[in-house]
Amino acid sequence: MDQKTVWIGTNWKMNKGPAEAVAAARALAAFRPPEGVRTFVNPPFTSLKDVSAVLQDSPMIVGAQNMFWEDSGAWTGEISAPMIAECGASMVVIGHSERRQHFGETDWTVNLKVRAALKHGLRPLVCIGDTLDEFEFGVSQETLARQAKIALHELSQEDFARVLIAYEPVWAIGAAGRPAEAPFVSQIHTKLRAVMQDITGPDSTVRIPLLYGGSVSQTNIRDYVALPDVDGVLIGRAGWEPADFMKLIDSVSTLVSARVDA
Ligand SMILES: O=C(COP(=O)(O)O)[C@@H](O)CO
Repeated sequence: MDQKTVWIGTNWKMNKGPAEAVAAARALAAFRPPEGVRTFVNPPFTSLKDVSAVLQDSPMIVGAQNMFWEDSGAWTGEISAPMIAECGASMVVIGHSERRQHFGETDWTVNLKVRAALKHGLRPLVCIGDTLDEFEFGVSQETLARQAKIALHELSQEDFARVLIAYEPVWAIGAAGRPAEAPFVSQIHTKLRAVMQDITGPDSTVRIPLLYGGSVSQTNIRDYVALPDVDGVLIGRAGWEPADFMKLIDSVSTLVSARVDA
C-alpha cells in the first residue's frame, strides 16, 4: 500500500435492515471510484452476506463492524472472523469508540480481535480515539499511541501490511460531535505516523494507512484528504445515503489525482 492510495468508507452502524441495505448496495454496485481511491462499506451483520453478494464484482470492499476473537463456541450473540469471511466480507472494523464506550471493549480485546481477523484473512480497520476529557487535558497523543501499540502488539510485517488505522476523536463523532480542525488532525496524524514507524520497526517499509473519522461531510472532506499524513476518511452519517457517499468520493478526485501524479 503506497501513500498515494486514499481510502474512503462508510460505516452504516445500526442502520438499514436487509432490504434497505441491499437497495443501497445495488445503488453503489456500478460506481467506479476515481483512480487512487479504494472504497468500502460496513453494513450491519444482518445484511453482510447479501451486500457482499451484490458488491462482489464491484471495487467496493465490504467489511463488518465488529467481530469476536474466538472462531466458534459458546459465545452467545457473537460473530467470528470465519463467519464474516464466509459471508464474503474482507474487512472488519475493530475497536470503534462506540464499542469501547458502550460494550466494554478494551485495548486488550482489540488486540485479540485484530490478531484473529488477520488469521482469517480479514483486513482489520482499527479505530483509535481520544475522549473529550483526554483532549482537554492534552493527553490525546499518549492515548492514541497506547491504543495503537496495544492493538498492533505482536503482529508480523505481513500483518502490518494489511492493517488500517482510523483516528476518530470521540468528541467529533455523531450529531453532537464537532469535526476536528484540519490543522489539529494534521498534527495528530504526523505524530501517529512516527508511532506507526516505531511499531513496525525502524527498518520496516510498511506504511499503515491512517484515516480520519468524525463528522466528515461534504463541507470538510477535502480539508482532511488534502493533508499529507491523512490516507483517507471513515464517514458515518454523511455517507449513509448512497448518492451522498458517491458524491463525497467524487469530490476528492482532483486531490487524489494530484497525489497519483506527484
Ligand atoms: O463513527 C464514525 C463517525 O460518524 P459520523 O456520523 O461521521 O460522525 C465513523 O466510524 C464512521 O461511522
